[in-house]
Amino acid sequence: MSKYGTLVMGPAGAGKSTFCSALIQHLQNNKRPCFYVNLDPAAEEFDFEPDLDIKDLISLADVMEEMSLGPNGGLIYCFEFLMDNLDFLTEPLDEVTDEYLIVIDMPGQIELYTHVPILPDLVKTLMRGSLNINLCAAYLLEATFIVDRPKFFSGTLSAMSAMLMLEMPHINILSKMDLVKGQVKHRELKRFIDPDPNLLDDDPSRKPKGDDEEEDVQRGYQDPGLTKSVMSGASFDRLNKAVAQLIDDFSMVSFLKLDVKDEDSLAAVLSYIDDAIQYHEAQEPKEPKDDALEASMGIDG
Ligand SMILES: Nc1nc2c(ncn2[C@@H]2O[C@H](COP(=O)(O)OP(=O)(O)OP(=O)(O)O)[C@@H](O)[C@H]2O)c(=O)[nH]1
Ligand SMILES: [Mg+2]
Repeated sequence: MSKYGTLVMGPAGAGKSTFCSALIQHLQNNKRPCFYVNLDPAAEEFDFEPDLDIKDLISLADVMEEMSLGPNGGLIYCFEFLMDNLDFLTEPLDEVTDEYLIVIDMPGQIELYTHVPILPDLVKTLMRGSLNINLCAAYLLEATFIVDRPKFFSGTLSAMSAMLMLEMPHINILSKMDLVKGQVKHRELKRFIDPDPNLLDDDPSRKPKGDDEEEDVQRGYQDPGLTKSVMSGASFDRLNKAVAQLIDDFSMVSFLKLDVKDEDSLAAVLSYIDDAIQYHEAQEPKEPKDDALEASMGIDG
């Protein structure tokens, strides 16, 4: 029997936990069962009580205190501890049946997605072996990043990096769309949904620049007093452009828009997740006559 789930990832504060809550509520509204797993050892408050909470195994606060580690080192320690005690995760998940959607809320430390091999190992444990979960990554980036275009491309690069590292079905989501509603024109927004590298050339927030390095120095794009160019100016622009071009060359990243307060938006994101994990293929259609038979026998559906 297969199992089905989504791993909700993304940078700190991207709206992962809020999305998990909204998704769980949406699933409940649609009478779909859900198994909620919190893997953020620092998470304190929940709208829905997790069915499985890493804090029952290890908490970041305890690790920081007892091991004298900072928040990032502490988080890595927590995940290494989880990997050494995988039964904590695998035993309860083993009981979950195929009609459930397993929703896994992840912490926001970007190191976890880019620097250390823990997450690929965790994903392998969940997707392969006896658990055999059909899992889809939902990578959130908050929509307000589109106001700062270099920041948007840097966030997009982190999404692509997670995508390449994890080698699993992956959807990217622009969260907190309510915060940019009315501020960005539809046509302009489309250039972020399918990231367009030319966005950097026509960035209204950046000063016009020359092709000529000397001219750039005169205009203050480069600081002649520094051997390395500063984090603004022509070199910085070229770097951003190269990153944007790289993203475009891979043609792998596009975004779904998410407004957690809008049921249609949630339904659309969920349908992409369901497609990616082929959830509906596994659900046996219930014959109407089965319902009638159960009702006549007094069995509660
Ligand atoms: N306006 C708006 N605010 C949101 C939305 N989603 C989340 N927020 C706010 O953004 C902040 C962070 O949201 P969380 O859901 O905790 O984000 P997270 O990604 O789980 O954060 P970490 O777990 O700390 O990495 C909170 O103050 C939320 O209320 C949204 O869709 N719209
Ligand atoms: Mg969170």
